[in-house]
Amino acid sequence: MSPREYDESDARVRPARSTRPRSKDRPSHSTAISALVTGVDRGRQTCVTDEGVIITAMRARELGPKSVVVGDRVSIVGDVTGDEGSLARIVSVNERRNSLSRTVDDAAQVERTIVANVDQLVIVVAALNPEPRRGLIDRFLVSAFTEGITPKLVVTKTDLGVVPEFLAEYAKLDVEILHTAIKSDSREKDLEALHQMLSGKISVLVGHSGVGKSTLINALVPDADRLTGDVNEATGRGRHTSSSAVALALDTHDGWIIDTPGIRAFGLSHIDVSRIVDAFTDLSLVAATCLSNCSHAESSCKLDAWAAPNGVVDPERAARLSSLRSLLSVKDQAVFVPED
Ligand SMILES: Nc1nc2c(ncn2[C@@H]2O[C@H](COP(=O)(O)OP(=O)(O)OP(=O)(O)O)[C@@H](O)[C@H]2O)c(=O)[nH]1
Ligand SMILES: [Zn+2]
Repeated sequence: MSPREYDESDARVRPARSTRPRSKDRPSHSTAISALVTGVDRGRQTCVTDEGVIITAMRARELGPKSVVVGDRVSIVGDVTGDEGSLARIVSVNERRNSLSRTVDDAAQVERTIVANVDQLVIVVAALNPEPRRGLIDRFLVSAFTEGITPKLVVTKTDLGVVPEFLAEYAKLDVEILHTAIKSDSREKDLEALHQMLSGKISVLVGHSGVGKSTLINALVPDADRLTGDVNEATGRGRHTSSSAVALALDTHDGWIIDTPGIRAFGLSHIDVSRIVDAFTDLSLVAATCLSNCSHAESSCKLDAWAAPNGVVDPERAARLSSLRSLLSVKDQAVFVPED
């Protein structure tokens, strides 16, 4: 294309109504610094540089309608001192390697991205009170596998009762499962195991209200001060009313946990079966030999032959396949239930 040819950037230049410089004449921001967005609240982004400087920034006009969410890597210019009252500008947002969204309306037509660039989706369920539900876990797993995010399962309150057997089946999908009882003698040991799971990673924690997510976060990030059911009863203070995500640095400074209050499931505008199968090398190799439109639930599916080589059922493979099919049968459209 010749440089004189009309292109999209010409189309974006506004009519010359003011003396504002045209977008292509703006400085190139060669002095911009890179930072991680850790919080978004009423038009202000909290950003942390690689050196640990905390900067409050607003979106620069040139970003246009592009959203900025927790987990985004951004370039910022202006007052980047991080001094009290200072305000910098976000001039660009790096391409996201993955993202999680929530549905905005009941018809689940509109999705809003709430977090980006995460390594792990940590699904928190309680052994008891509230009882874990397969449907919710499956939905979270589908979100994770679809986005190429590694899912993990943390079972809390194991001091209260026996862990339901079905949870162990998720190991068949290579999901690491950790049992914890932070309110018991095993606290120290459990926290160490959690640290190991979270170290060096950006992890999003999700779970139904009351599973003990805030208790976990407060134990991992001592100054996090997340409201727990305990505090609530003691002080009469309300629960979190905000549903915006926030990233908290682990006390060991080698990872981030992102709390997503008010989010019980992520949006799935549609379930991409192939992306889920692709998360498992062995299964995707077999699935590649299926008919091109195979839903992997039909009788001609090659995965059945794989699970029963020469007609003899391989219990390990059969269990893995059945777990996979359970995910593939999760209905399109996620539920988003705001917490009260
Ligand atoms: N016995 C026992 N109780 C726990 C454990 N972890 C958390 N709890 C209790 O469970 C209740 C709920 O814990 P929270 O941390 O507030 O739960 P949450 O998931 O953050 O709930 P929301 O704030 O509603 O999202 C509190 O009374 C905690 O003390 C545990 O390992 N064992
Ligand atoms: Zn198939």
